[in-house]
Amino acid sequence: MTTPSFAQRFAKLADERSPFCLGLDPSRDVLARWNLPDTTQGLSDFCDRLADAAGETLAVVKPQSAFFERHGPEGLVVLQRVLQRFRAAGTLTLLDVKRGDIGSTMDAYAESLFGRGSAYDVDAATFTAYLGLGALAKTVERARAHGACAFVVVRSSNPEGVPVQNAVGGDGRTVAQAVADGLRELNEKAGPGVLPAGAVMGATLPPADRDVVERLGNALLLTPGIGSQGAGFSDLPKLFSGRERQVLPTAARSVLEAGPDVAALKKALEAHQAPSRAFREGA
Ligand SMILES: O=c1ccn([C@@H]2O[C@H](COP(=O)(O)O)[C@@H](O)[C@H]2O)c(=O)[nH]1
Repeated sequence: MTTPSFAQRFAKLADERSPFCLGLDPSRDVLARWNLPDTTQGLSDFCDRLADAAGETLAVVKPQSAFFERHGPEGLVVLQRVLQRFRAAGTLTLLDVKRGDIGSTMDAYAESLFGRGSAYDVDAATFTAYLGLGALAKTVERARAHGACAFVVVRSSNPEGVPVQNAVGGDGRTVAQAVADGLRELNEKAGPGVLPAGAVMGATLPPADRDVVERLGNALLLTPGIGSQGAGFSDLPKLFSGRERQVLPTAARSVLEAGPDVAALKKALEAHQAPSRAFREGA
């Protein structure tokens, strides 16, 4: 039996639950606001409260690795346990870790992320292509082999990304356009519907970036920037109309600010899941 792809598993969960992807960002600030210590115990309690609030309603969880790495190896042990807890609730795990290096090193990173018995065994992770999309080709292939997805930053949600991502190369394409074309080709190579190469496309981006969205073809689109970075769910159609079923709307702080009360977190989560569902359904 072939392993179902991340895209297939996401489609099912997004229809049954909602396409919303919850960012798990236990920063020093948010731990303090939740009256939790800035320790691995605080980290662990923070994640458990969110897992309690999410129950079996969440399609995708996206821990930001930096906030776990900050606590050293013990923080990564918490991360592994938390990934396992969300997995047990049927939630897909997407590690926001933005790996990017030469091909041989990427192979080692991919080995740590994807596949049974790997250190993290996540369903998806984020990557950057500054060392060339070619250096990520085997990572995408490993993701495909394990029914996972490699989300590569194409246009980030922060304004500082513009000079790099919109720089024009010798062939007249911007860096973002070239990365988008490359991701589409990797997905075409993987066969119809498999889609192991996803794209990070900020929800904060201007309508001019629609061209980049179109170049990505059927790739899944992870869209940070909703909530604390200023974009709203009502901004999604400007960039992504016609591509609704490909979008994973994602936010962290705008949900986390409702904590630490689990009932309040549940409410905040639903306040993000409902418009995500409506967008997916084209409502
Ligand atoms: O372009 C990007 C890529 C990744 N991120 C990450 O997403 C979350 C956003 O958190 P909010 O609290 O919803 O702003 C964070 O972990 C970023 O590192 C991004 O914001 N933009």
